[in-house]
Amino acid sequence: MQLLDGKFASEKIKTEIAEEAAAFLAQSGRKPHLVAILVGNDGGSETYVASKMKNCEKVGFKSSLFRYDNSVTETELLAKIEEINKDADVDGLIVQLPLPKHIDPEKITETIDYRKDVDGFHPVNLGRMMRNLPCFIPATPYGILLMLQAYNIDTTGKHCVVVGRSNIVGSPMSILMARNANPGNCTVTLTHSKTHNLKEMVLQGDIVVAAIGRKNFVTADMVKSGAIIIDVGINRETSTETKSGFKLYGDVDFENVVPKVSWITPVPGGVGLMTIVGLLKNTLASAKGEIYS
Ligand SMILES: NC(=O)C1=CN([C@@H]2O[C@H](COP(=O)(O)OP(=O)(O)OC[C@H]3O[C@@H](n4cnc5c(N)ncnc54)[C@H](OP(=O)(O)O)[C@@H]3O)[C@@H](O)[C@H]2O)C=CC1
Ligand SMILES: Nc1nc(=O)c2c([nH]1)NC[C@@H]1CN(c3ccc(C(=O)N[C@@H](CCC(=O)O)C(=O)O)cc3)C=[N+]21
Repeated sequence: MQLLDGKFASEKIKTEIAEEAAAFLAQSGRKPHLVAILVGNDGGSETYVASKMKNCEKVGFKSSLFRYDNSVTETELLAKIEEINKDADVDGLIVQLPLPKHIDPEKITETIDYRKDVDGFHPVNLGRMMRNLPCFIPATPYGILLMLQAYNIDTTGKHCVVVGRSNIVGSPMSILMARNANPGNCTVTLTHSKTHNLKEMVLQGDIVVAAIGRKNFVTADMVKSGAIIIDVGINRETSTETKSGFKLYGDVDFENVVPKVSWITPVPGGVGLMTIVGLLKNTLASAKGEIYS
């Protein structure tokens, strides 16, 4: 078994991003600028947004955070998005999910200018991705592709089984792995909670992407010998063992799956770190006008 180490891969790519950001600053007199909107005080969301902001500073980007409490109205949020859309100093805008129930995530997503949608959730970006056109690729699937690339893993011709069909992870991942590109060129099976014989499906995967949101969901008896395992899950449990008071678990029963597989991403230290790199890459590409000029 070999580890797909998110720390190693992300640090290497961040060094490249920092160099490009410095060149962009020298040439344009400004830094790539990412804006995040955070509603409420969910512990996980706080951590991820803080990490996104910290990583922006690390690679020489400007970052701004707008915080609202749970009582914010949809109208207020939409007005803020419109304001940021118009701000020529902003290259990327993300609204951290999940949002409180009284706010429609579809409306939020569609109001973000697709040219600043570095999360890649806007229908224009998803549609362009389907057609293999330049677009912002959703950060987590993008991060997974970057991870496979960093380890020179050839995915061509392999059977990729994705578990979970969310808009932000499973669905875009299935499209990307089926595209005529490398990483890509896979035969893809997309599975979800209504799938019959899930175990038999997952057993066929040369590559398994687990994005369910349940600790230890993918067990050793479900994976083919020598498979490549991408564990997207982040399941937080309170713990007395750690300083932070909680512990993270993936969707894969890591300990028991490890002996059977060729490559596997750990949690923490895997896909999560690559997601941030995906977001930084999209923000830089936006600043440079590489996707939409
Ligand atoms: N590392 C990272 O950067 C990121 C990690 N995550 C983590 O990844 C996990 C998944 O996130 P996300 O995609 O947003 O989750 P969602 O809750 O949106 O989607 C979960 C998917 O899993 C499917 N599912 C649930 N139960 C089963 C089951 N018993 N059998 C088969 N499929 C099932 C659901 O099926 P159905 O559609 O039928 O309901 C759904 O498609 C979470 O732990 C999340 O925290 C998410 C984003 C980024
Ligand atoms: N608009 C939007 N865009 C997102 O990209 C988005 C979102 N909403 N909502 C929630 C999910 C989740 N997500 C993660 C990002 C980083 C880590 C990450 O850095 N994880 C570290 C550890 C973090 C920790 O210690 O808690 C790791 O896995 O090693 C995890 C998860 C982005 N998401």
